[in-house]
Amino acid sequence: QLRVGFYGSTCPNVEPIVSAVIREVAASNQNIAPVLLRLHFHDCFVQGCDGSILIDNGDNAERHAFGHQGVGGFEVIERAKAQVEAMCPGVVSCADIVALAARDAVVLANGPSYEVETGRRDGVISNLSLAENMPDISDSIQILKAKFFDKGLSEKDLVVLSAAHTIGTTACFFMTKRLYNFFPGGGSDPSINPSLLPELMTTCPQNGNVNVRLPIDQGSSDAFDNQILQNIRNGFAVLQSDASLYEDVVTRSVVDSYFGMFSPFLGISFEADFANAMVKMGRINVLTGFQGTIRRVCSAF
Ligand code: HEM
Ligand SMILES: [Ca+2]
Ligand SMILES: [Ca+2]
Repeated sequence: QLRVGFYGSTCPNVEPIVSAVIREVAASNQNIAPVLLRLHFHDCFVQGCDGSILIDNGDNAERHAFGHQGVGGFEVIERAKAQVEAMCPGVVSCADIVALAARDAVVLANGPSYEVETGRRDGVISNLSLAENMPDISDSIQILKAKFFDKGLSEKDLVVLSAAHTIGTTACFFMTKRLYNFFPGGGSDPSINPSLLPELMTTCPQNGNVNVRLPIDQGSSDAFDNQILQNIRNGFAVLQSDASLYEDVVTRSVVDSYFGMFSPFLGISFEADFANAMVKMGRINVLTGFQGTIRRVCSAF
């Protein structure tokens, strides 16, 4: 079973070691926090939180799947793993390092800290086709809900975890359909606020460079805050999947719950809910006990 402090006696310094590596990398790479947070999500949603996305064994490796487009941070995990191995060889799983790194990333962006359960084991399968069911930006809200339900996550988890988009950037690659080809005949998504649309079109012109990046949380992409939820309410969502959270009565009411007149008095806090949802996501289909293995190098079985 997963538990906080699983390595308490076998590798007591694992958490400070991982945190130190993340901080060191962050000193020269400002984008690393969102990248590491996203990596944990993409690991957990395919074959569970088992480090499957880290395997790099050829063209058919899971990490090359279309649904993992833009995912990174592999070198950072490998670097942390090498330092952990030097201290406690063969003890700590790569899957746990990914989970710890995601928490450290949230903290770096001034988000909530939370205790990470550990004890995950590393998976022994990596296959491109297994990532076919990753949530996609053009999925309808019904499909997004179904994909989260399938992992034991609720509508509230869908909203709160999507709000991880409070930090980070997207490539124009993910914007072109929403901006220029939303309808069969072309055109842009009418749910985009008219005062945001020109700016998005300028950054991501039609037939322009799809690798150009733009902030996902307009005006607050470096800070871990609830601005992303405010933006979703106001038609300032950048990603189509975020915008669609406001189309469904249930997910819309979750978004709105953070802005109700009495929300502060009811103790409704996005930060606290996010921390809880991350713990929940970190439990998806985990391997424990004698299942799976502990890899020596995260990219290889
Ligand atoms: C609901 C389904 C989701 C969809 C369709 C989705 C889609 C995307 C897309 C298309 C990007 C831009 C990637 C790029 O261009 O590099 C992105 C970025 C990001 N996503 Fe999600 N996402 C979803 C849920 C989540 C969840 C649950 C988390 C974490 C808990 C997350 C964390 C992030 C972060 C932090 C970034 C910024 C990455 C960076 O700056 O490099 N996303 N997401
Ligand atoms: Ca996985
Ligand atoms: Ca933000």
